Amino acid sequence: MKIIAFVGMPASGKSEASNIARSLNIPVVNMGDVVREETARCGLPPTDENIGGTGTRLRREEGMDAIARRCVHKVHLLDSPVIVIDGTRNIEEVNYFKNQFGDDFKLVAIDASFDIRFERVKKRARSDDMCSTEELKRRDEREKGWGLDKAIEIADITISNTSSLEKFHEQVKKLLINL
Ligand SMILES: Nc1ncnc2c1ncn2[C@@H]1O[C@H](COP(=O)(O)OP(=O)(O)OP(=O)(O)O)[C@@H](O)[C@H]1O
Repeated sequence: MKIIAFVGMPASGKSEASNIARSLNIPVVNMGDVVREETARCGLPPTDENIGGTGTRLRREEGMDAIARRCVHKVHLLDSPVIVIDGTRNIEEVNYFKNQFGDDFKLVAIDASFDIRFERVKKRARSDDMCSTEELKRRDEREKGWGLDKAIEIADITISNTSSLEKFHEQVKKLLINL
């Protein structure tokens, strides 16, 4: 079983990469879903505040790899030669996955410049999206504060997502098929 986790700065293309995996029938374990399920288990409505608060509480009470541990449990329930984990944000999570899966775990960084990411954010217009370069900088800094840049640094493979969406799909498909 091969486990792939995508990491990258905000709007670098991680969700896009996970969707490509889904289109190839590769199961995707979403770390955000794990937090949403935990929020529901505590009987809390799924508001942004409750989901964010649950994630913070889990990491505070159980350690920075709290969500990674729940993901590994889900991975073991799946029967597939390749599984993607979506939403890794810190080095402790990466280290936990490396310990659990050894050489079967591959960390894939998706790289795109600040300006390219900002252009894509403007087009994406998701409800939590940043409207100015200052906001994207703040989001970048917040995620770096969680250790995202250190996780990116130790990736096994880096994919550059700086040209067309078609080219990116091609690169990700090639990587997933080769694994
Ligand atoms: N090569 C590309 N060309 C054009 N648009 C792209 C390309 N790659 C990604 N996009 C678009 O850019 C936006 C950001 O990508 P995506 O949502 O996958 O980023 P993400 O890394 O998951 O972001 P976040 O960390 O903020 O959730 C999306 O609307 C996506 O469709």
